[in-house]
Amino acid sequence: MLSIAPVSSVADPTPKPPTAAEVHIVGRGISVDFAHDGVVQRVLAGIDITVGRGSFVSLIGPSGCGKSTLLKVMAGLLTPSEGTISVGGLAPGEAAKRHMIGLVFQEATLLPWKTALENAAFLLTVGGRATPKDVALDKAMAMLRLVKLEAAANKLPSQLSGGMRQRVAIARALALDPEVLLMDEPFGALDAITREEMSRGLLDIWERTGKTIVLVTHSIDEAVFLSRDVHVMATNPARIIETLPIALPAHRDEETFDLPAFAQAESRLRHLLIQSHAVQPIGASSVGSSAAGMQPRAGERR
Ligand SMILES: Nc1ncnc2c1ncn2[C@@H]1O[C@H](COP(=O)(O)OP(=O)(O)OP(=O)(O)O)[C@@H](O)[C@H]1O
Repeated sequence: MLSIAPVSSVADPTPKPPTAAEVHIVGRGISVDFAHDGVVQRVLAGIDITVGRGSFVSLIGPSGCGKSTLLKVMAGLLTPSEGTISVGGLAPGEAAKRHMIGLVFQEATLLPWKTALENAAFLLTVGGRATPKDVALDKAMAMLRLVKLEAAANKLPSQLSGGMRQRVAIARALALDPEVLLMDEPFGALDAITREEMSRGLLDIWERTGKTIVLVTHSIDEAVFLSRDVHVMATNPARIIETLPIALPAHRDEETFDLPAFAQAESRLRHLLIQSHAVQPIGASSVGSSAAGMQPRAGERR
């Protein structure tokens, strides 16, 4: 069994690529319906997904197909209408309560009046399991170091670039020392080069900490470079049409982009994506009716 490195060990200079021997996230037959103006729309249909502990997987598919919805199910923010999901053997809501899940979204959503350090410490200082402030700030500083942002610890979000703000958001999620990091297009708003730098930084963090990472991305390059498996989704309703294992060396760096295997994986993924765009909807997406307005039947938590 792969043990999760404690916060104090993140400075280990020898990266150890994690293995995916143990199952960490298991979803079976996950469907999600949303109700809108009396019509029920099935957004996810019977999704089966398995993510190994310490693995790095991506979800990719047409815009609006349901990638974020699946991530919300994994995060415990949304209860599926049908099917089961567990994270580390627990219901995701329970796993989230126990700080086992960290979330990073496309927008960093930092508190503008708090410094980078205070923002990174924020989640540790709220809720039922609040950490004493000095301990929280120490942990947050260690995470800012990990994302190479310690020099900006005392800056306000308005004094940081988009990439730096996103690094604070990653540090904030990591400060909880979650087992699982769920990331929804975290680099979507950044320029290509910053995006590549952030990707390499994320891989470094993954290698050092052994977290299980699930990434939603629209970028073929990013999915191939970062992932061990890429789940390709089709739309209306969303289902996984293929899981593509990425046959690249465990340790990846700039030179990985030049490998023939990289180009092959990229080409295969591009073809799968074209296929996923062409997949016909399963019948009508409306599977019933409801008197409710725009609300998830599945019981969305915010
Ligand atoms: N709370 C909600 N109520 C009703 N419909 C919703 C809700 N959340 C998402 N949807 C619908 O579910 C579908 C999937 O949305 P989702 O955000 O999961 O897609 P996505 O693949 O992440 O999209 P993108 O790639 O554009 O970010 C869309 O049709 C969206 O309109």
